[in-house]
Amino acid sequence: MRLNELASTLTIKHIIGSVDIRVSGIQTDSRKVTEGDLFICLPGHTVDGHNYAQQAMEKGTAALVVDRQLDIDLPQIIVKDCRYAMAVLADAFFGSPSKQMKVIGITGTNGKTTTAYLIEKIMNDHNVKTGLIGTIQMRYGGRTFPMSGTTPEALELQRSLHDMAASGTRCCVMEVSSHALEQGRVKGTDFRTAVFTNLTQDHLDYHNTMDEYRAAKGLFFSRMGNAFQSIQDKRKFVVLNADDPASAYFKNITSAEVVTYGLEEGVDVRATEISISAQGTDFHVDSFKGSTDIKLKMVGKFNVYNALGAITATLLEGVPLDEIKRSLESLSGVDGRVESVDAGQPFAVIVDYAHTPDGLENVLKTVDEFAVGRVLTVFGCGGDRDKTKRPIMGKIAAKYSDVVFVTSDNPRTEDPESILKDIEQGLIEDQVPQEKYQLIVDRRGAIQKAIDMASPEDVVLIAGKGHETYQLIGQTTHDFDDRIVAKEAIRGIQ
Ligand SMILES: CC(=O)N[C@H]1[C@@H](OP(=O)(O)OP(=O)(O)OC[C@H]2O[C@@H](n3ccc(=O)[nH]c3=O)[C@H](O)[C@@H]2O)O[C@H](CO)[C@@H](O)[C@@H]1O[C@H](C)C(=O)N[C@@H](C)C(=O)N[C@H](CCC(=O)O)C(=O)O
Ligand SMILES: Nc1ncnc2c1ncn2[C@@H]1O[C@H](COP(=O)(O)OP(=O)(O)OP(=O)(O)O)[C@@H](O)[C@H]1O
Ligand SMILES: N[C@H](CCC[C@H](N)C(=O)O)C(=O)O
Ligand SMILES: [Mg+2]
Repeated sequence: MRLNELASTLTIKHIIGSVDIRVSGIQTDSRKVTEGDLFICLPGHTVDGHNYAQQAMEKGTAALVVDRQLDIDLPQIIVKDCRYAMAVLADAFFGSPSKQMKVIGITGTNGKTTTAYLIEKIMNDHNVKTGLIGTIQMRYGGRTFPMSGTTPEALELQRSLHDMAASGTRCCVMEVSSHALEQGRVKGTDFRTAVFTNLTQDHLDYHNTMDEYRAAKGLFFSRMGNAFQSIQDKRKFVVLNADDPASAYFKNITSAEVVTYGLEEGVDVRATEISISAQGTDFHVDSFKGSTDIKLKMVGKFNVYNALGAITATLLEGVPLDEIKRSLESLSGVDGRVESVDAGQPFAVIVDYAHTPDGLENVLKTVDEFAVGRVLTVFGCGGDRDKTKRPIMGKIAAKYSDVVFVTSDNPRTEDPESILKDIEQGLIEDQVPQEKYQLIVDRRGAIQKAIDMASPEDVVLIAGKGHETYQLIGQTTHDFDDRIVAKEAIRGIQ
């Protein structure tokens, strides 16, 4: 693409040198630059991309996007905000792919991945080729790609949406994290629908306060507009969980059409008669497109909320309720979400991705409902992440479990032992007796201990890592999969 054509999409800019050249691609990481690329210098949280412009030039970059003139002999486009420019340029370079598909985004502290999987399943069953972008993977057209986070940077995102559209994908369901919203990763993406799951404590290392965290999530809804579009296909929807207090705030800051779901009266899509067993969750749903009974194979009241979010978003795409029911009932579950590990042992072992106070409380309440024997919980908290959630999660684990094994969950660059101590602080504050918990830094050792201690009819809950297949210690990524480690531990006692 010609750079002058690309640059014309930026309203305010100052150009140094000639941009009447061709650029073969766009990069924000100097290490990935190839001959003829446009290099956008992003001011990062740890380093400044402007410091890598020289390296990018050595690798053959054709021109730079910068927020100040650099002493480098290359054409430069000077903009006020490089991140904003990146979103605009990526959208233009890849041919506005989000406009060629229905993009359904999901934000919220918990339930994004699960809700995304449900929507993907319903839409694909309805014969609308649907792609998925989220924590576990990106997939479309029968292909899967690994993800390093939940929501890609604007550049990667537009590239992926372009590839999806080119492969015939007509709908994309994606998770939108609060980091992504705050960093403008989804700017330039034209969303059809924005779904909200819930807002509870997480990421306070990054957002500082719950108000700031809510404001970051709010960016998703405030950018949705166009409610009075006369063409049905171009309308925009905001789907809110009316049982979460943050929804009242989001409702006020959007100009898109608001559609609500929840368990209380007065919502557009409502679940009643919820019944939960170890085999699944049944409920009745009343919606603006009829009523039905649904039998989910997934357990937990929280999954009723995830199902309601998915039902609402897909009803808005015109999928009939009886088709939605069939799709939801045929899905056995999502990788690493309340996933049973069965190696022939006489007790239950469940691996779950709960890594926030609310997530942990929800999964433990569910486990408590169907556990006949004791509940033994293995969990930890991530390093270089919200420290304030650690003692809270300690308290929750002790409240709902008979025995707690506090262990490591991606300590990253922090001292693993001190993370365990932060969690223990909550146990001490709640005067949890010492015989009720153990601190075991080595996660494999903690899982083994819990399994050694389990008696028939007990439940061992291993929380926090779910689908993850690694343990991040320092800068090193070690192979680690709770499901495999649990099976090995079970075999060890057989
Ligand atoms: C806090 C945060 O979100 N950081 C993200 C951010 O990093 P950063 O601002 O520190 O970037 P940086 O390393 O300072 O680099 C600045 C610029 O210099 C460039 N650079 C750097 C080095 C070099 O040699 N050459 C070069 O060009 C980089 O490519 C970048 O463009 O931009 C990077 C590039 O896009 C991201 O990889 C990085 O995510 C880090 C890995 C991360 O851990 N993010 C997590 C917290 C996150 O975003 N998580 C959410 C999910 C949370 C949830 O679902 O609960 C997510 O959306 O994934
Ligand atoms: N609607 C919900 N409300 C509360 N907790 C939930 C809900 N859905 C799932 N959970 C719990 O949170 C965990 C993570 O669920 P899921 O992966 O769907 O959330 P997520 O929002 O995608 O998380 P992440 O921010 O890490 O991407 C689950 O394993 C479960 O314990
Ligand atoms: N997407 C979340 C997941 C956390 C999962 C937990 N296993 C951890 O590493 O803290 C994050 O990156 O904060
Ligand atoms: Mg997720």
